[in-house]
Amino acid sequence: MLYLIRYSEIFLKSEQVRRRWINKLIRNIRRIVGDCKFRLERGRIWLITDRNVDDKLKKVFGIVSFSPCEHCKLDELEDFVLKFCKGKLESVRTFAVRVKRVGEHDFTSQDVERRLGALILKNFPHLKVDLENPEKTIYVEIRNEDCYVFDEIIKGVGGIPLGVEGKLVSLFSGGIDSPVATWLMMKRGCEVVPIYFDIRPFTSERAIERVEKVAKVLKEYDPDFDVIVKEHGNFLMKVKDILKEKRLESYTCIFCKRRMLKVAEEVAKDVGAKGIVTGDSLGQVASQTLDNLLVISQACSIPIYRPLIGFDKIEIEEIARKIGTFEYSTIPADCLAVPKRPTTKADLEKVLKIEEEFE
Ligand SMILES: Nc1ncnc2c1ncn2[C@@H]1O[C@H](COP(=O)(O)OP(=O)(O)OP(=O)(O)O)[C@@H](O)[C@H]1O
Repeated sequence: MLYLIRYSEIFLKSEQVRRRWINKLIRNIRRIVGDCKFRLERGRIWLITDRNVDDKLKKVFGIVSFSPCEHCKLDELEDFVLKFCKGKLESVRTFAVRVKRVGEHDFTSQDVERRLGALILKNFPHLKVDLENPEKTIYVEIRNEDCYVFDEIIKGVGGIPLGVEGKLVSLFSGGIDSPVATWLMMKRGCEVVPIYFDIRPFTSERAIERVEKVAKVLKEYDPDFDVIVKEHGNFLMKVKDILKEKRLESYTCIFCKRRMLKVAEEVAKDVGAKGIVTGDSLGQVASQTLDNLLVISQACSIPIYRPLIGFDKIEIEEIARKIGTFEYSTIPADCLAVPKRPTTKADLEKVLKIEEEFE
């Protein structure tokens, strides 16, 4: 099969950056699609494969849209288009022909549209032309002496090629939010290393099942998406004891999140990542207030990226459904360490003092 692949944003870049991004995009397509061949032309990538890879191409960041297409030479275009239309136009009532052209020719794109339109009308007399809202559009791209014919423009995931912006780590719980946050940063060109903090016995075995299933979905977008698991239950157990003694149980989530960030910063150093992604959304749960986020954020010295900070829950769920994580993210896996009344106004000085003792 032959695919015409369209990408965006890349053409806004300088020649050097463009070359790097296209190379990355091609490498990423190969990693996801498997064995295939490429041909490059300005603004276009042609992919040649022996099978249908529609579902795989929908998982490649940087692809805006793609079309399975068929190739012919310019001098055989008319016969070829008629053959192409067989089986496609019988059940519709209106159609249009859209032609794009690159190269030196003694005709315009509109000339070809009119000629092919008339030919189709002659061969399918039940049809009417509708340029505004056709039931079927036949597309032709003429590139010098080569023509590409297709009738589908399939939407890609968009974004920019994974990896062109470097690496991040993410606090990846497997819940609804952090996988969406992680996916959004992947979409903007970041390779993301997910870290899951295993909080057993404060959660069930299902939490592990949940994170594994959700990670498997994101692995379809990046075959190297492998979760690093960090033991966190012992820390939580100790911190809960200390906080109970000090009657500061309401601070549990603050200490928990600060510790996660500190560990994530160490992992980031090890893997060469330049920041940490989290799924925080302002005001969503009691711990996600501006006061708390201020105190939590000061646990590490590298940037924290919170792409969902201004999103509503409904908007986040919509993305989770679209990318395929929602079904698994909703596997119940509550954290039993969360206090009855978590603080909404954490005090940094208090936190630092207790952390010092704790160390
Ligand atoms: N067990 C965990 N492992 C890794 N990261 C975690 C874990 N628990 C929480 N986080 C990180 O902390 C953020 C805030 O967590 P919190 O539990 O307050 O919110 P949440 O709405 O339940 O988030 P999520 O839906 O991502 O689980 C999460 O989005 C995630 O980035």
